[in-house]
Amino acid sequence: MTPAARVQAAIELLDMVIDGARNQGAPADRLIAAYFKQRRYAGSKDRRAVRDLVYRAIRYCGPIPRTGRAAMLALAQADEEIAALFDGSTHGPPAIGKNEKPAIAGTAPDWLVRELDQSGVSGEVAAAMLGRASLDVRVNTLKADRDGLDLPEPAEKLEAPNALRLAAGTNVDQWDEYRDGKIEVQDHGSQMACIAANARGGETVIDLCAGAGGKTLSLAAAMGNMGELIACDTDRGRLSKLTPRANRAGAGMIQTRLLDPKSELEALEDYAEAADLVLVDAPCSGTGTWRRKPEGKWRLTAKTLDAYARLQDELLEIAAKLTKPGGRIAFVTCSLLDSEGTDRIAAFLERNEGFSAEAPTVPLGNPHGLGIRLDPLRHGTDGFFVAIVRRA
Ligand SMILES: C[S@@+](CC[C@H](N)C(=O)[O-])C[C@H]1O[C@@H](n2cnc3c(N)ncnc32)[C@H](O)[C@@H]1O
Repeated sequence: MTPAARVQAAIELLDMVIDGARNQGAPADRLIAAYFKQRRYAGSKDRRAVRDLVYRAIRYCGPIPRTGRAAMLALAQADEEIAALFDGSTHGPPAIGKNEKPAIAGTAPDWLVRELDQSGVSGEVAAAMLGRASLDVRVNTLKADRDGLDLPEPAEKLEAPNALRLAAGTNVDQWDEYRDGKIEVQDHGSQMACIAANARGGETVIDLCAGAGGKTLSLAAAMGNMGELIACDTDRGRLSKLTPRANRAGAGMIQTRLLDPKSELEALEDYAEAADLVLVDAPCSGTGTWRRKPEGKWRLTAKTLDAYARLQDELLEIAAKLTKPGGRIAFVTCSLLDSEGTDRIAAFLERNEGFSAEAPTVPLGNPHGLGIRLDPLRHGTDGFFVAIVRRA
């Protein structure tokens, strides 16, 4: 593909990404994969270049652009080399018209910028939400230790005791250490959230929103595979991915339980007021993960954000009923919005007098409201809010 043809391909893909964002269609990475599946003539360099252009344009534009061309024109305004590729060549984009309007640059749509601002996220901190994510792994202490591990590529030791950072794009899933369950891919911020939860061997722990088990595996390692660890989710597909991961990690203690939305407690009746720890890694807007999925800023609506807050309240209420006297709830969202963070804990404490917030003990993170917050700029992690509430 010529450089101009790559720009045109990126424009076509951006049209699909915009449509997907407006209509809750497929995410950008899936659209890009499908696009190239039908265009076998594109080589790996072409794919990489087009992908890079698409993500640069998504990161660059604040409000959702009218078209893919408008998004790319915005990028062209800031980059002469891209502007020069609007040359009208056979497979390239038509030349830029005099009255053509580029999309508007910025972090996110205006309403979301205001929400972030009200949550204390602006300027450099907000901009860093759209930076590039690192590749972090957690050394699985059930099978290895960080100091004794000899990985094929150099790795930086991070503050979390089992965390290592590798060059972005490293194919760790091809490594023996990964196949043998000695390392798991887990963002440093997610590892911090698990440290804050402070699961200990012999405890009864419920991971209420376990998904495919990223944090469950971390809890199992912290517990030394001793005690009870029940991983729950309402999504059968996600939860079914946990068992093979747990087998690889040697985390035999993990039990899984599929829940029905709205009758979660029925499936957990035998654990009423029995848990030392309930982890609520709640569904959220994912504003903290825009480094990985920048088009998330275009997919979110005020209505969806409100629905997440209601679901987070419901999940905290369920967790309260599972927590034993003296036990604790760890509430985690990968969001930097207070409406999915400290506000939810404040509302929970209003409804539940028998609980009080505790400062999470972690080597990284800034106190924020009733918990701590991690962000890409100050901590080099995905954005997270983490709070601990203890039952009297
Ligand atoms: C943030 S994700 C969990 C990520 C996971 N803990 C990890 O570390 O990889 C939130 C999960 O909550 C699940 N979920 C949504 N509604 C739920 C409900 N009512 N009860 C339990 N889980 C629910 C979703 O299916 C999703 O897997």
